[in-house]
Amino acid sequence: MEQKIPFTKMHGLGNCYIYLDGVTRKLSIPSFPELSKQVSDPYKGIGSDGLILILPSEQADVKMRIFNKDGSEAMNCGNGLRCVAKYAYEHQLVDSDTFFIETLSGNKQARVHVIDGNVEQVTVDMGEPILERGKIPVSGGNAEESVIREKLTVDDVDYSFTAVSMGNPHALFFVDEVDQAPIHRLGALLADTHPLFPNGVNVGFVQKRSDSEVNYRVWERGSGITQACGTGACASVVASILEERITRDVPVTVHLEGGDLTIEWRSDTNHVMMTGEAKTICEGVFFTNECL
Ligand SMILES: N[C@@H](CCC[C@H](N)C(=O)O)C(=O)O
Repeated sequence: MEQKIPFTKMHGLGNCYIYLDGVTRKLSIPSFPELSKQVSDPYKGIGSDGLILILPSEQADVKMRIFNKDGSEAMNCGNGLRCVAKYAYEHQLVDSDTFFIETLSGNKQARVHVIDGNVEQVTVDMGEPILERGKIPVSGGNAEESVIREKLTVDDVDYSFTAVSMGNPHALFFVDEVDQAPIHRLGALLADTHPLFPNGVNVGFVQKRSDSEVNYRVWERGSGITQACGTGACASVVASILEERITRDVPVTVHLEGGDLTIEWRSDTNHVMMTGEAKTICEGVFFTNECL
């Protein structure tokens, strides 16, 4: 049966999602994975990297659920968290500039930076990175050890990667120049079906520019190449520190295709802090396909 669903389209550095407000209205949708595929389609839908639900929470102020373009559900989304924070604050779903957002990977504290009544920047405490092989997960090896500079050979070419989970899994490859990185080759091969990554992986390429700056490009699990990935930006800084390319406790500017994020992995808390923009693109009503 066709439904008419009010939506807001938002982006963080060009990583755009269709946001549904399930706090102020009830969402009676039989399949969110199917809806995510429909809205993400740029020709028969709206066009996006996926679907994000803003829901009531029993343990935090609001709850976020994120579905990739292919309908798969992810445990976390950095750009999504900043946009949910902006939406929640501007629609008075919360009554303070600092509040908690529940995700499938735990509660994250968000703080909105308000200028002239608008939320221009958002800082999110992304929590501790997960570094144990078995928890990321990466198959083989010792499940309790970290995965740093691990060798991987693809079609007779040797690569090395470091793996980090920010609630969702990331493999980081360091390159001299991100624009020359084998993003299509390794992204398509590793992201969704490679046996080394039983839950799939977000495939990132990192180029060090200075002691406080990196370039980062990503092929996301479930969505392909996107202009930015917040959890990936966090993982790129953690991996840079694990590989001893940059030092800890320095705010690092991560240059993504769609703009910049500031990321800091703090040694006092072991938490990763992310600061960056969140933008509203448009609002509207989506007419679902009948198969939903
Ligand atoms: N773009 C997101 C991450 C979205 C989920 C990811 N594709 C996954 O499947 O883990 C971000 O900003 O973090």
